[in-house]
This record gives sequence, structure tokens and C-alpha cells, in this order.
Amino acid sequence: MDETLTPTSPLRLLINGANGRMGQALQRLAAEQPERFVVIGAVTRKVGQRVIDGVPQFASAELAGAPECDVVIDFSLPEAFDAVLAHCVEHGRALVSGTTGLSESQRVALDAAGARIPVLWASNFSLGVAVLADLVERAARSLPGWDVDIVEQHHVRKLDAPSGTALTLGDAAGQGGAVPRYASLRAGDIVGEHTVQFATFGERIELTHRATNRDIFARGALHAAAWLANRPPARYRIGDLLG
Ligand SMILES: NC(=O)C1=CN([C@@H]2O[C@H](COP(=O)(O)OP(=O)(O)OC[C@H]3O[C@@H](n4cnc5c(N)ncnc54)[C@H](OP(=O)(O)O)[C@@H]3O)[C@@H](O)[C@H]2O)C=CC1
Ligand SMILES: O=C(O)C1=N[C@H](C(=O)O)C[C@H](O)C1
Repeated sequence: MDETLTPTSPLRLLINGANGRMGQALQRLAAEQPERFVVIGAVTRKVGQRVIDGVPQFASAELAGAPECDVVIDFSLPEAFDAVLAHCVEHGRALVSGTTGLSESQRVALDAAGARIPVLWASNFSLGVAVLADLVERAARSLPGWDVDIVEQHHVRKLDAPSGTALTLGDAAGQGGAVPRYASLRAGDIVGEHTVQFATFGERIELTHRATNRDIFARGALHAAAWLANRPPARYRIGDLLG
């Protein structure tokens, strides 16, 4: 029988931070593709608010009681991260996380979890930023001695600064030998803008990514979940997903 014709069940997702901006976008986009995804649980501190039809809700404090799923998707805050990571490790569940502002010890725990579960964390799930990071590394390598500055702009409700993406772009510049500086602006409803500026006497290069809709991040995370399900335990990165 042609395996491409074998019907497959939709991927069962548990969403952590379900009432947040990203949590809501994830549930809406998953519901638009019922043949690919089913949200079997929304984990939230606010059970009963912004209920999405047919999605069972679970209190954040009772994460342990959440049902069996294929992948947990977490877009929350550092305060909520330890519990969701521990839950995934304890129950052997694959984890996709985009939560930024993690501490050094949380990053160490994330890396260590890769020995037990498939886990993919990324500061930015857009294709454009993945390409930008590559361009930044190449530019930094080609422009030794230039000043490298990263300017990020986000909506006023964003709590962490510099953004996770800015730090990722800074790491890319660092791979190319630069020592970047950061500037952060919080204004209005800006979804996310990152400029990496390379400057020297008499000339300047600016590489900019502008996100105009956070659905790009949610789509990327759903794509990552489908990719991660059933992979062996490891600490995966966005580059693994993109090839
Ligand atoms: N990697 C990427 O591509 C992207 C990453 N992000 C990151 O994702 C995260 C979420 O962003 P966004 O959705 O805009 O933020 P929101 O503030 O809208 O949502 C965060 C949610 O996390 C949950 N939460 C917060 N504190 C706690 C806590 N102490 N215990 C349990 N749950 C908690 C809440 O869910 P509830 O209300 O349901 O309880 C809250 O609504 C941020 O770290 C942001 O930087 C954002 C966009 C893209
Ligand atoms: O909080 C946000 O909104 C975003 N956070 C991520 C980050 O910290 O880089 C990704 C994106 O820029 C939106």
C-alpha cells in the first residue's frame, strides 16, 4: 500500500500560556487545520476566560493532570517555564518552546532535558529571522573592526529586554567575531523589529527584519511541533528544522 495514502491522526497538542497572545494565535491556527492538529488541552492560570470551542482547559498549577499529548507547545514567561519543562521531562513529552527571557540556569536545564526528551527552543520561529542570523554572521566575519549594534523594537507589553531574537542575532554576530551592543525600544503594538547595524568611518550597513503579524511565529511553532513529534530525545535547534 502507498504509505502517502495512509490517513494519519492529527497531532495532539497541549498549549502552555493559552490565554496569552501567542497561546491564542496557536489555538486559532491549529483549529484552522483540524486534519493536522488538535489542541487537547489549554494550560492557563485563568480557566474559563477566552474559552475556545471544544478545548479543555487545565489550571497552570495542575499541569500534572494534563492529558496525554504528542507535543507540548509553550509560549509563556520564565516564571512558568520550569514547571512545563519538568512536566515534559517527567512524562516523556516532546516540547516546543518560544519563551524568551530565560535565565542561565533555565537554559542549562533546557539543554539537559535534551538527554530525556525531544526539545526545540527558539527565540524566533520566523523563517526570515533564521536567514537574517545567517547574514549577520557572514557580515560580521567580512567586516572585522566595524561597530555592530542591534536595535530591537516591540510592543509595550513585552517584559524582557533585549529580546530573545536580539540575543540570538548577537550570538550570530559573535560567531563572526564581533562584540555587539544592544538597544531596546518598547512602543505601541509593534510586533517585533530587529536591525543589526554594521558601521565604520564613511559607511554603514543595516540589516532589518520586521514582523507585522505574530501568526508567523505561531505557524513556525506548529510546523516545529509536527517536525519534532516522534523524534528521538535531543536538544534541537531551528536550524535542524530548516535543514
Ligand atoms: N520564539 C518566538 O518566535 C516568539 C516568542 N515570544 C515569547 O513568547 C512568550 C509569550 O509571549 P506573549 O504570548 O506575547 O505573552 P503574553 O504575556 O501575552 O502571554 C504569556 C502567558 O504566559 C502565561 N503565564 C505568565 N506568567 C505565568 C505564570 N507565572 N505561571 C503560569 N503561566 C504564566 C500566561 O498564560 P495564561 O494567561 O493563559 O495563564 C500568559 O498569558 C514571551 O516570552 C515572548 O517573548 C513571543 C512571540 C514569538
Ligand atoms: O515578545 C514578543 O512579542 C516577541 N518575542 C520574541 C523575542 O523576544 O525575540 C520574538 C518576537 O520578536 C516577538
